[in-house]
Amino acid sequence: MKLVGLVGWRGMVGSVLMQRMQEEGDFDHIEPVFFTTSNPGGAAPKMAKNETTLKSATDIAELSKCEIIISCQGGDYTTEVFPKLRASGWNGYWIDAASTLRMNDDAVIVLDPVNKDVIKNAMSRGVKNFIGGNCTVSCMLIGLGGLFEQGLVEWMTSMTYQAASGGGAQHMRELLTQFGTINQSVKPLLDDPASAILEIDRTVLATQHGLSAEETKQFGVPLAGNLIPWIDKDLGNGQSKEEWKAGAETNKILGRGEGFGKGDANKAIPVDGLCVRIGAMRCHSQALTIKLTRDVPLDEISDIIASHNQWVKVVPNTREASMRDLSPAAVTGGLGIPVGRLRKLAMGNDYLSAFTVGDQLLWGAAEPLRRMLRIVLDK
Ligand SMILES: NC(=O)C1=CN([C@@H]2O[C@H](COP(=O)(O)OP(=O)(O)OC[C@H]3O[C@@H](n4cnc5c(N)ncnc54)[C@H](OP(=O)(O)O)[C@@H]3O)[C@@H](O)[C@H]2O)C=CC1
Ligand SMILES: N[C@@H](CC(=O)OP(=O)(O)O)C(=O)O
Repeated sequence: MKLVGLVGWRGMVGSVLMQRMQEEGDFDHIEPVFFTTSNPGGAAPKMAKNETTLKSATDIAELSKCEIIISCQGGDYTTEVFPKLRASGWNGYWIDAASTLRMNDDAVIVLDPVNKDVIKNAMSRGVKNFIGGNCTVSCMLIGLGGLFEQGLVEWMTSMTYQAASGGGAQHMRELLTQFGTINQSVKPLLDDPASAILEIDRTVLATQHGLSAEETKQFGVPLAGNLIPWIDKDLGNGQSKEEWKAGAETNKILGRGEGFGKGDANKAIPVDGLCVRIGAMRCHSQALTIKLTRDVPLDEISDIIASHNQWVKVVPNTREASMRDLSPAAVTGGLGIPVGRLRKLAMGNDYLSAFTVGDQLLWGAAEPLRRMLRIVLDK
């Protein structure tokens, strides 16, 4: 059995990965070695077989023994350890959730229901670095992969509604703390049916403005009862890094664009929009406007989207179905990616709207890595 190093297994993404690996019986096919940055020598989790103590995640010699390493430890860890590991001559498979290596020429962004051919071609060329994509991009492509596959997307805008979990566990806690503080501030008024709603509203606003530095440490501003129209770094050209990833990563996953293919059929598809943080827990949602390359009837579009993979589900464009099936609360914890609000827009029959929701810790982070492990094991 192949020795597989697991780094970052107890973090938020790593825990979801461990859960999925257990559900799918992946541990039956590997000899796991658990690494840690904080507790070398400690007890490995129950999935351990022969190696029952935690190894240091910065011990290049220990890491080098593994044929495959999966890291959910974060970008700083990858930046520090990966170059040293490769410089030591290690030639194993590196599978990583962090964005650090994604756009490198010797790395492939993995999302096998969408780009299995890109992955397989790269493996046959000897590529060994396989990186999970940005959560918003991965969830969007599982939902709309059929339209891209059929060459129906001329360009697309994505307006996102991204959950707190995208920032990490501390961000989720902070959101809930803020909700709690706000609720407490108006509890007596809420308990009194005769209280004035504008008084409640004023108190909520004052509480939001008065949140302590500790209560806004992660987001910098209130998120509860609010939104933040900027995610990730400022690229200095008016675009956030999260927005840049939409175009750059979508095209790299599809194997399109400069450096990835030649000729018109492979030219990059413009994908751009605004990324917004909202007070959801762990599902990213996005409203999409798609300029189709041709006018295709809506029923055909639904069929193309629905038949692309087993996880996408087209939600009828009705009020009832949209409210029931097309929300973070409906989707959290599952691998299903609903796509709804499909309709032709007033701009013309080649303009399509869509709304999709995905669990950003499953398809957005852990699942593509887990599936990549199986692809390597099955090769
Ligand atoms: N959050 C997200 O939505 C996404 C994250 N990613 C990437 O995944 C990587 C990891 O993200 P995420 O899982 O959110 O990070 P976490 O902060 O949850 O975990 C990272 C590491 O922190 C250490 N740690 C310290 N204290 C604790 C604690 N109390 N509980 C658990 N772990 C703790 C662990 O390392 P140790 O055991 O060595 O101490 C753990 O592996 C990042 O690179 C991120 O870019 C990718 C896609 C989405
Ligand atoms: N930036 C994403 C989460 C994330 O980790 O993205 P990436 O893997 O591209 O750094 C968010 O905040 O929602």
